[in-house]
Amino acid sequence: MSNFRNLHRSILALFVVVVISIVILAHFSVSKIVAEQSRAHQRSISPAHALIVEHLMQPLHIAQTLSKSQEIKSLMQADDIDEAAIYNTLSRLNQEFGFLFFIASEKNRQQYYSDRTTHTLKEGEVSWYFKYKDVPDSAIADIGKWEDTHFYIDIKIFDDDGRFLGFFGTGKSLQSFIELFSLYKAEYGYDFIFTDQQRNIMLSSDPLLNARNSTFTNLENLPWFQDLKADNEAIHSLNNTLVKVDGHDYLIAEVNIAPFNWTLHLLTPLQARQVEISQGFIFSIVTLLVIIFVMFMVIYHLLYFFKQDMHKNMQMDPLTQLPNRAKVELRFGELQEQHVPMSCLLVDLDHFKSINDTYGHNTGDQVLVKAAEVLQNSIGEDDIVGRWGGEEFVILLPNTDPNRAYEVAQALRQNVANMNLHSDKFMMKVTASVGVSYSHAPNSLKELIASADDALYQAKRDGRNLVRVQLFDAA
Ligand SMILES: Nc1nc2c(ncn2[C@@H]2O[C@H](COP(=O)(O)OP(=O)(O)OP(=O)(O)O)[C@@H](O)[C@H]2O)c(=O)[nH]1
Repeated sequence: MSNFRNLHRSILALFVVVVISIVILAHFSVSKIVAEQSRAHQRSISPAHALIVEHLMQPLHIAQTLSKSQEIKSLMQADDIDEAAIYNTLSRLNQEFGFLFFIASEKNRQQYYSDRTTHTLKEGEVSWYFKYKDVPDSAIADIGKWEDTHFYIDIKIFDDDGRFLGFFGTGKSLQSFIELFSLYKAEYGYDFIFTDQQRNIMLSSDPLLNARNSTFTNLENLPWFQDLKADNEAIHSLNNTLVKVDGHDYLIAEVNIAPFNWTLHLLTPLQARQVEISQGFIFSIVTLLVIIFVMFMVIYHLLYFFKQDMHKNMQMDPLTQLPNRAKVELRFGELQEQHVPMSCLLVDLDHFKSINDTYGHNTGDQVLVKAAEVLQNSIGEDDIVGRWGGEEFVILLPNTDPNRAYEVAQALRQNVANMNLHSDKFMMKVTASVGVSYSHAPNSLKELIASADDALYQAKRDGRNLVRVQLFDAA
C-alpha cells in the first residue's frame, strides 16, 4: 500500500514537473520567437531608417540650410549673373558635402551644376522647372537628368521681397541608390519602393522599376497591385498588406516621407521570417517531445520497478521476510518441471500458543523472526525455506535423499532449540518438531506436504522437539 502511495506521489510529481516544463518551455519559445522577430525587424528597419535619413533627409536638410544662406541668394539675385562665382560656390559645396549641387536661375533661365556644366531652361524642353515653379511646395524631390538619371531635391529661392529667384538643390545619381539598395537587400532581404502622390515609382531597389527617360512605372501597374485591385477596387493604403511577388509572399509596411510627399513601401519577404519562426517552433516542439519522451521513460521504469517490487512483496512474508506459501509453490513448480527429486521438511514451533500467552504477541513475533533466521542459516544455497502459515515453516531440499534430509532436520531442530532468546525480563526455551517426507518424482506439493504433515504429527505425538520421517513416492 505504501508502495502504491509512493508511486502515486512520484507520478503526481512527474506530472507537475511535465506541466511546469511545458509551461516554461512554451513561455521561453514564445519569448524567443518574439525576440527573434523583433531583432530581425529592428535589424532591418534601423538600417532602412538610417538609409532614408542619410541619403534622403540629410541632402534635403543640407540643401534647405544652404538655400537660406545669403551667398546663394546674392548669386541668384545679382542683376548680372556671375557664372564663375556660381561655379566656384557649387564646386566648393560639392567638395565639402560630396553631393552634386545646382542653381537654376530665373533671371537668365540657366541651370548651373557643380560639375561646371550648364543647361538652358527652355519651356517645352525642360519640364521640371516650369512644372514646379508654380506649385505651392517649397521643397520638391524629383527624378531627372535622363541621360544619367538623378534624384534631385529642388528648393525654391525667393528674394527679400518674395520674388522667385529660381531653384537651388542637390542631386544624387540613381545608380548610387541602386547600389545601396542592392547591398541592403542582400543583407536584409527587404525591397524598397518609393512612390510620389500619384504612386509613380521614384526610387526602387528593383532596378527595372526605376525611372528611365522620363518614363515612370506606376505602382498600380505592377502585377501584384493588379491582383490586389481585383479583390478590392479602392486601395488607399498598402500598409500591412500581404502580396505575392513572383510567387513569394511579402508584407508591405508604408512609411510616409512627408518633406517629399513620398511614400516608402518596405516589402518584407515572409519566407525568411516563416523559416525563422518554424525553426523556432520545430526547436521547441523537439525539446517538448524529448521532455515528454524522457518523462515517459521515467514513468515506464518507475512502473516497471514498482511492479517488480509489488511482485516481490506479494511473494514475501512481511514478518519473517521469508518466501510465503505462494512463492514456495512457485519454486516447487519450477523444480517439478525439471523432475528434481526432493525432500520436504515441515517445521512447527512447539507450544507456540503458550509463548504468545505468556510473553505477548509481540514477543511471539520476535520468536518467529528469529526462528526464520535460524532455519535460513541451517540450509544450503539451493534449498528453499518459506513460511507455510502461523508458526509453521516449510523447507524444500532439492536432490536430497531422506537420510540427508533427516540429518538436516535434526541439525535445524537443534539450532532452534539453541536459539538465544534471553532478555533482561525473561528466559525462554523454544523447540520445534519436524516432519520429513521425500519423493523421487513429486506429483504435487500438496501430497509431499501431506506426508510431511503426517510425520510432523508423529513427532508431536511422540513428545515434540523431534524429527520424524514419512517416505512418500508418487505412483
Ligand atoms: N505472535 C504470533 N503468533 C502467531 C502467528 N501466527 C499464528 N500464531 C499463533 O500460533 C499459535 C499456534 O497454536 P497451536 O496451533 O495451538 O499450536 P501450538 O501452541 O504451537 O502447539 P503445538 O503445535 O501442538 O505444539 C496460535 O496461538 C496462533 O495465534 C503470528 O504471526 N504471530
